[in-house]
Amino acid sequence: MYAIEVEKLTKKFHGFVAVDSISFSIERGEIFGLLGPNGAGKTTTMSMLSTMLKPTSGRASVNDFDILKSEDDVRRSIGIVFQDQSLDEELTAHENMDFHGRLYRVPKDLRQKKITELLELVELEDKKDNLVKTFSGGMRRRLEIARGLLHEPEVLFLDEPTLGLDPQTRNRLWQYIEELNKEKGITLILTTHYMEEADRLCDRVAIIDKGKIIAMETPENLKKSIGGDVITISSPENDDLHAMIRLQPWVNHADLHNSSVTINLKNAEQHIAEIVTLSSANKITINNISIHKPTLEDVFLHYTGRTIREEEAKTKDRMRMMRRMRTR
Ligand SMILES: Nc1ncnc2c1ncn2[C@@H]1O[C@H](COP(=O)(O)OP(=O)(O)OP(=O)(O)O)[C@@H](O)[C@H]1O
Repeated sequence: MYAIEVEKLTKKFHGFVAVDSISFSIERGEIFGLLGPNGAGKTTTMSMLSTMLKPTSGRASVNDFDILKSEDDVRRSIGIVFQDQSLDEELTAHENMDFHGRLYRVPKDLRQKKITELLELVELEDKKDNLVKTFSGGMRRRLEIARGLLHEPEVLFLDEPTLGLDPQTRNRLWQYIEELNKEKGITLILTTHYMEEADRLCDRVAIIDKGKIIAMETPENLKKSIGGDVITISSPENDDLHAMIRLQPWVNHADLHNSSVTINLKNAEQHIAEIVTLSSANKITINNISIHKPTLEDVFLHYTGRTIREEEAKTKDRMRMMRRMRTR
């Protein structure tokens, strides 16, 4: 039985197609990731599935409830942790939890028990009487996740759960997410533009670009699908380098993007010396050269010819952090 079923779901904003006829199903207990660059349509998809936004066309069900016909049932059966935090700054962690529990009519006894259990899970029990405005970004995210679980949802939606967090806090949050999934069997659907996050957490990943799903598989199979090794070279003469490399018979695929050339090939080690010799003979300077096994970034590049714009992501992180600082 599926936790989520989506069929040709589409969202247009004044004629602009933000989500373009996507279809997928998520098994109960699965961690499913929507991976893509900014503006790919991830949040719009999550907003439709959580009934915050009406689709233009297509259909979807969550926990067997139709998102258009049974909005209230869908909402009761899901937890949501979205990008822009919605905690009340002037309340304590406990008060924020309690307020949410009342909203969802969780009976008092159960509510107190669950609040303690969940605050312990996210290691905030000793901070329960502190005002949220004194919390760090990581603490807020953990509290939001605990709050999203208070009414015991079967499916939890996490929109960019670790955006703007430092690597250590991000790692800890990944552990919470994994524990939640294993211990409580909760189905998780998350969006991210962090490759590492999708790779580490997700049972399956849908790579989404310009509103369309361009690949959907386990991270392992996605990486296997492009096969071989990847060599990345940066050079001031990238165009010439790309033109030269792509003609070599041992090259499966070569992409020119931003400041580097990425080559997909078999047995990369055997061709490094040849690349250096060829470059030198053609007066092409090599600033940097590296070999690695394919990552999800390479998968995205393979299917779209572009990288997921990490720089853009970083800019967005900074904007969010600034906004968060302003609202404190
Ligand atoms: N309310 C809206 N009105 C008009 N356009 C919108 C609206 N919401 C989203 N869009 C556009 O739809 C596209 C998809 O946006 P969406 O937020 O779903 O992307 P995303 O993949 O979640 O990226 P991000 O990480 O930046 O949120 C973008 O081009 C965005 O500008």
